[in-house]
Parts: sequence; C-alpha cells; structure tokens
Amino acid sequence: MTGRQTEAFAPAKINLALHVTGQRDDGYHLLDSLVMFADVGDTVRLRDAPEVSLEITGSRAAGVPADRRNLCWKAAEAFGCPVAITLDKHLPAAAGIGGGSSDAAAVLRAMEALYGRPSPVDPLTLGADVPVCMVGHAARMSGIGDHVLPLFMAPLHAVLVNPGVEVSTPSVFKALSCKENAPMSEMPEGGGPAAALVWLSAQRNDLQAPAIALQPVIGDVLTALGGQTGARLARMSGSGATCFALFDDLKTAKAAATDLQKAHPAWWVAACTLR
Ligand SMILES: C[C@](O)(CO)[C@H](O)COP(=O)(O)OP(=O)(O)OC[C@H]1O[C@@H](n2ccc(N)nc2=O)[C@H](O)[C@@H]1O
Ligand SMILES: Nc1ncnc2c1ncn2[C@@H]1O[C@H](COP(=O)(O)OP(=O)(O)OP(=O)(O)O)[C@@H](O)[C@H]1O
Repeated sequence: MTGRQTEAFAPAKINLALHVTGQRDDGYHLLDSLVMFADVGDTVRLRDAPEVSLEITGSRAAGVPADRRNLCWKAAEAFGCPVAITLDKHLPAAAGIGGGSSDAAAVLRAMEALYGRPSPVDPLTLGADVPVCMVGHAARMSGIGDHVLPLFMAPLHAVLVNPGVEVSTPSVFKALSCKENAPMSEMPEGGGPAAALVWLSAQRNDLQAPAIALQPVIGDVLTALGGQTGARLARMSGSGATCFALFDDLKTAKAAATDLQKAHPAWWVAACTLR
C-alpha cells in the first residue's frame, strides 16, 4: 500500500426533459434527454489498498448496499485496481437523480487520477446513466443512454424535492403506455436561461405520468413546487420520484426551498445550481 488517495464529487443528475422515443428488441428504451448536473451530491474518497472495500457515511447512507451490489464497488472492479472507497452519501437512493450512476462515474474519474491512466471501462456496462455522468455537465443523451453530446448551457437555478418514496426504474418504464413519442424539439442556440426556459416548457418527461400512477405523492410534490413564488417550471427527473422547479436566481430558489422544507419536514429538499 502506497497510501495514495484522491476524491471526486458525484453530482445529482437531473433530466430536465426526458422523451421516450422507442423500445429496442431487448426491452431497453430509446431516449432523448437534456441532462444537467447539480452542485449537490455525494463524494467518493479512494485510496490504494490490497483489496476493494467500501464504507458508506453521510446523511443518506442508511439502506445503501455497502458490498459488491454497490455501483462504486462495480466501477472499481471493472477498472481493475483494488481501492478502499469511502462513499459520503447525501443523495436519496432510487430517486431518479442518478445517485448510483454518478457515484460510479466519480469512482472511475478518481481512479483515472489515482493511477494516471484513462478508464478502460465502457461506462454503459455499469448502467444507462453512467455515460452521461462521466461528462458531468450539460449534455443531450440519446440511444439507451450510450450517445452523449456535451452542451454549453447557461447555469440554471433549481429546487430539488424527493418525497421519500423509492421508485424502481424498470417498473416505471413498464407502466409507460406509449413507447413511441416525439423526440425533443430543436434546442435554441444561445439566448441564455430565458430561451432555455421557453424551450423546456414545450418539452416533457414521458415517465412522469406512469411514475405518478405508481406513486401519487409525486403529483403533490409537483403541485407544491409549481406553487412556489418565482417557480418557472416544475417537472420530474428520470424515473422519479425526485422533482425539480426552475427559478430565475439562487436567492429565490433558496427561499422556496426553505418554505417547502418547513411545510414538508419529511421531504428531502435542496436548492442548487445546475450546470
Ligand atoms: C431513466 C433514466 O434515469 C434517465 O436518465 C435512465 O434511463 C435509467 O438509467 P439507469 O438507472 O442507469 O438504468 P439501468 O440501471 O441501466 O437500467 C435499469 C432498468 O431500466 C430500464 N431501462 C433503462 C434505460 C433505458 N434506456 N431503457 C430502459 O428500459 C430497464 O428495465 C433496465 O433494466
Ligand atoms: N452508490 C449507490 N448509491 C445508491 N444506490 C445504489 C448505489 N449502488 C447501488 N445502489 C442500488 O441501486 C438502486 C437504485 O439507486 P440509484 O440511486 O442509482 O437510483 P436510480 O433512480 O436508479 O437512478 P437513475 O436516475 O439513474 O434512474 C438502489 O436502490 C440501491 O440498492
């Protein structure tokens, strides 16, 4: 053991729009999604060790598997070097914000830094959200998650809310009645946040209705978010249950987050900036 160590941030992944455009023969769905990343997330710390190990700390550690089932562990094994991992978990799990996927991408990035060589891992083998999480900033994701086009986008301010119900991604895809929907419309070039908001309002998350059918509390979250002063758009991320609302500035987002947390002490609420 040489004692080398490093850490990486694993930001929450937010699907600002998520269109399901088809289904492959193997059951995987074709997607067209605008993804951005928040400045709230988990942190992974890695150090050289004789074998892979994982310790989970943090406010959301409870219930997250600390063994081979964890995507951090899978990422380290796939990279092929033994490391001791500490995952400082702050994002709710099974929440549509890519917790495990972003953690896995952070482990791969940290291992690249630790060993000074590019990751040999095809991120898609760890999950459909891992390729976009390797980019870690605004991107358009298509295919089943394997095509990722990095974008330059102005930062957006948001409040994230999770009502504390876990949602299984396969069950939401299964509950989706129409699998062939229109892709996103052409994105504006330039125009900043104002143009992005107008465009986003005309897009959708096709998984939102089936997720609400499975967990009606998601509808309550969207109503609460949409009713906040200054909320420009409220929508669900990924397969849920986390929803977001967009605001013109961080101050207004923070005020909304304070209000929501007071009204719903059991909900996970975070004001953030998306990039
Ligand atoms: C819903 C999204 O979060 C949107 O970003 C992702 O598409 C899901 O990404 P993920 O959780 O990393 O997904 P995976 O762990 O690869 O797959 C979980 C399950 O979701 C379904 N799945 C996932 C991705 C995809 N393009 N089509 C699917 O049908 C499949 O049933 C799969 O067995
Ligand atoms: N590092 C991890 N953090 C959280 N959950 C993990 C992790 N590794 C494996 N898991 C398992 O994966 C399941 C899904 O959790 P995750 O937070 O990745 O949510 P998700 O909703 O599938 O994310 P996505 O937005 O990619 O669909 C959890 O229930 C948990 O058992």
